[in-house]
Amino acid sequence: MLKIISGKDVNKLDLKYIKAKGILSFELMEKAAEAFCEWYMKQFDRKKTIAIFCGIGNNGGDGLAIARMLFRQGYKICVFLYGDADNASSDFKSNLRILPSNIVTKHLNDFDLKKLETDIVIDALLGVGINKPLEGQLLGIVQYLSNLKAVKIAVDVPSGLPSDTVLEGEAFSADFTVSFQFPKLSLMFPEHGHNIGELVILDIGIDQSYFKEFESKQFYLEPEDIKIRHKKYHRASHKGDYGKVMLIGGSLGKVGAVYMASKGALRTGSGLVSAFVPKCGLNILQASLPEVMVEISNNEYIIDALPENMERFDAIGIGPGKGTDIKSAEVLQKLMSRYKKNIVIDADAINIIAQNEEIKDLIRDNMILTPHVMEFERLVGKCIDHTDRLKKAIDFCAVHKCILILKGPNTTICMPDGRMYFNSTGTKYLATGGTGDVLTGILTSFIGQGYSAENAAICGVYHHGLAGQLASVNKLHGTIATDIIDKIPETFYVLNHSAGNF
Ligand SMILES: NC(=O)C1=CN([C@@H]2O[C@H](COP(=O)(O)OP(=O)(O)OC[C@H]3O[C@@H](n4cnc5c(N)ncnc54)[C@H](O)[C@@H]3O)[C@@H](O)[C@H]2O)[C@@H](O)CC1
Ligand SMILES: Nc1ncnc2c1ncn2[C@@H]1O[C@H](COP(=O)(O)OP(=O)(O)O)[C@@H](O)[C@H]1O
Ligand SMILES: [K+]
Repeated sequence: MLKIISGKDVNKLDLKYIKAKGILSFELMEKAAEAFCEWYMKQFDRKKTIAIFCGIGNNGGDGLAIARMLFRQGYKICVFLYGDADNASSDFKSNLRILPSNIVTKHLNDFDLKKLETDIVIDALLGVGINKPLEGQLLGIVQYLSNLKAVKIAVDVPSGLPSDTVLEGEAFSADFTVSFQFPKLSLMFPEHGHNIGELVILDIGIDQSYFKEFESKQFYLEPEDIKIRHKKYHRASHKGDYGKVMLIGGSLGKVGAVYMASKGALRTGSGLVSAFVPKCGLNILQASLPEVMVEISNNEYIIDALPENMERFDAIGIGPGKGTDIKSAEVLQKLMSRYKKNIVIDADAINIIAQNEEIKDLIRDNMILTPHVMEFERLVGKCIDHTDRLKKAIDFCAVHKCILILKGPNTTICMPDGRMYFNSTGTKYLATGGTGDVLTGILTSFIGQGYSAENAAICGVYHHGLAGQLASVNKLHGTIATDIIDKIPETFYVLNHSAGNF
């Protein structure tokens, strides 16, 4: 996994690395530019015209190096400079000196942006060195470029975006943000979704040993983190080895939620999956999902009791489609106080907890809560922004000793000791009803298979996001939750047969 360190430490990290390797900072910049160009050349053909906007810091230095390299590969480049080159960073100056003279280079003071025609904009105006919100001419440039009809790519961070905090004012709006070595924290914030576009993280060779001295409990998941957590099964494994789990939920008109959670558990590899639903769910589930064993509550429409002998199950997931009526709340309370193994708590079960302090006090270290942002704010109160939300998530886990999965782009797994894992898989196409129910099924399944709650959370969130990516390749906005379930098995295949991030 990649440690996420603060923007102010990036410079120290670079220095440490170049000193240890005996190379120049210029050479590290070359590596960053090479990595960018390698990615760029896989995405775009040579016919497209490229305008590269460079500030006078090292982000601008990256931009100049990218311009040189792409130009040499036959791409059509025009460079636009902003700022006084006399005050530029030394690596910027070195790159400017060796910029091929036949690249058209203009200064933004002498150029009317309205005349700009380009297919691609590469933003290398400002990187993590930003020290105040954008203003004046630079703000105008960024605003103009953000609204341009072109493919927009930000180098390291969209210019104007602070690396660790929520944006004040405005920043560049990119279609792609290509960041080096690790994602800066602010790239994980939902507030910045329209600034970041698709996020790409490129390895520039600074391995994790160089990150050791930098304090951070925040990490970005990589495929290897999942693979090493996968349990191995042998040829004589039997269904008991793959766990016996139960999904509790459903109410009149919302039995589908339990269907999706149960099928999600089956597709993740559970040996035996049971569902506990109100009577109205019996026929629906039996007919639509014969692999699932169905037990029912006495009430026709809501869950008003718990299954007998709950300790039969290795893990229980509760919440999808459950409803928040008083009977249902009592059932949740009983489950949380009596069941000693792991419980995954989602959806309406979270909403019940949010309304009832007594039930909230029952949250313990065997529980995983999976709120989306709105559910989370019902639990802890309104948050000012994502920085505040993450802080409150950590406080919540510290108090209750539970794991909290804050869902959204880069879903964040928060641990009681303050560690946070940001997911690297997922897609905006997951934003459709029922996908959270699928996640509940996946998490419950992993725990049932003997994964620790922490490993289940890490693997579950990652596989779920990857299934979303695979399911949406051709379906895009038409992707639905059941498509994602069908892709879960493929996530194991893809993960085991490829290297690098997805
Ligand atoms: N390990 C890494 O992540 C690497 C990062 N590199 C690049 O180096 C960049 C950081 O370089 P720098 O530290 O030079 O930072 P920047 O390139 O962001 O430039 C900072 C400069 O901009 C000025 N400035 C800051 N805020 C401003 C504002 N609001 N309006 C106008 N001017 C402003 C500052 O006075 C300073 O001169 C990274 O973002 C990345 O692009 C690569 O070159 C090498 C490896
Ligand atoms: N823009 C997005 N990018 C990535 N993942 C997303 C996005 N929007 C939603 N998701 C994911 O989709 C799932 C939605 O869960 P949830 O809101 O509980 O849906 P539901 O209640 O309909 O099942 C979560 O796993 C979340 O992380
Ligand atoms: K930038």
